[in-house]
Amino acid sequence: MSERALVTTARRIVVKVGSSSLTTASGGIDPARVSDLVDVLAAVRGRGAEVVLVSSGAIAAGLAPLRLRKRPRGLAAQQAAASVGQGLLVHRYTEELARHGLTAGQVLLTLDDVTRRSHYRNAHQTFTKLLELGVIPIVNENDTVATTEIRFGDNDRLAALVAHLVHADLLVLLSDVDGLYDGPPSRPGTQLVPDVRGEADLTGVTLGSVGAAGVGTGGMATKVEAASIATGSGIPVVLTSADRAAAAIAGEQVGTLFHATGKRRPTRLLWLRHATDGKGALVLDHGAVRAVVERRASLLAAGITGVRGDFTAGDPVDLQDPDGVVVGRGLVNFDAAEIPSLQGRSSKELKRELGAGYEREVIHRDDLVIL
Ligand SMILES: Nc1ncnc2c1ncn2[C@@H]1O[C@H](COP(=O)(O)OP(=O)(O)O)[C@@H](O)[C@H]1O
Ligand SMILES: N[C@@H](CCC(=O)OP(=O)(O)O)C(=O)O
Repeated sequence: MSERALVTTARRIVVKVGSSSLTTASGGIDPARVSDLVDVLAAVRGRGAEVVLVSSGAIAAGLAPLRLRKRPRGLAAQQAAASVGQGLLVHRYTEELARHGLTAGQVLLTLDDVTRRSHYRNAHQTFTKLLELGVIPIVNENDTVATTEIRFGDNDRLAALVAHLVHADLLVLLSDVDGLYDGPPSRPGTQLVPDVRGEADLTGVTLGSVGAAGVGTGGMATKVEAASIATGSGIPVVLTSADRAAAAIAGEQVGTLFHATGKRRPTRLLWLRHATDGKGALVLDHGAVRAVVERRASLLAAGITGVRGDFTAGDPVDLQDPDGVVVGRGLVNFDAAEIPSLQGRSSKELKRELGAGYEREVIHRDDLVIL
């Protein structure tokens, strides 16, 4: 079977579409583009595969109703635009999917939520149930409540993480450019890169910023990063333009195919590694660094020498070695304020003085990634 034909055998596909592929030249959501995209999603369903759509465009869709001519700079204005636009966007998808007898379900995620074990489980169950019911989940970041996400978050990375969360076997990234080029396509003479089999194929490729429409975020760099997250955990990625989505999904030689390079790893840890920043840090002594990094042990209070920042139990925190180098990230079981009274002390001592609840690890090894 040719490598492209693999695309046609995918049973669960995550499709991500960028704002730049959904907007008109004057800025609003283009109903014709939404309609064309939905035709492609319906075709995928028609061949018996499941599909999850990660759609950007909430901010772009909110511009016209708020009489804004371009994407506002201020966070509050972006959140307001997203609030107005998200409903309109999902309404468009709902109407278009109904033409094909299909049902849309809105899923708004914050990255922070999904790293917490209980929330992660909920998100996983929600997707599973929606797909079981034949619904097409339409995913976006919860821009109206997310703060840093709206500025730095990008749906390319979100799509890669969702692909992993739902155990997809293909991720399709749709943009306003028909694939990865060896430099920003506005530069004359740049060439399409048809296949990326690993890091080596990216040497000599210049990743520029957003396209001419100016409505996207992140440009090509976030797409290549997303592709690397997905391929590194066994999910191949096709990057092309929304116009060529049908051809790409039919296995035709369009766009760029990023080949799978790695194997599946636990999803929640993937989120922890790629989607969070430490809310604070724990400083470890040399023995604890060795235990955690080399022996993959849980972090106990005895090996902690300091605490930085303010966090609560369940938050992601960085683990620093005595020189301040970040060696890992994990979900902490205590609040920052509790750490000083625990650090440097053995679990037995803590149990005797403070009770059985304090015998637990500060970070369990199942909640820990080494960076
Ligand atoms: N090496 C490259 N190959 C292809 N496109 C590139 C490259 N470098 C920069 N770009 C730009 O990235 C843009 C797509 O990113 P972006 O505007 O964030 O889109 P989206 O809204 O789809 O996420 C393209 O329009 C293109 O101009
Ligand atoms: N969540 C935002 C879009 C964020 C984003 O990554 O945009 P894009 O680069 O167009 O995929 C919105 O819906 O407007």
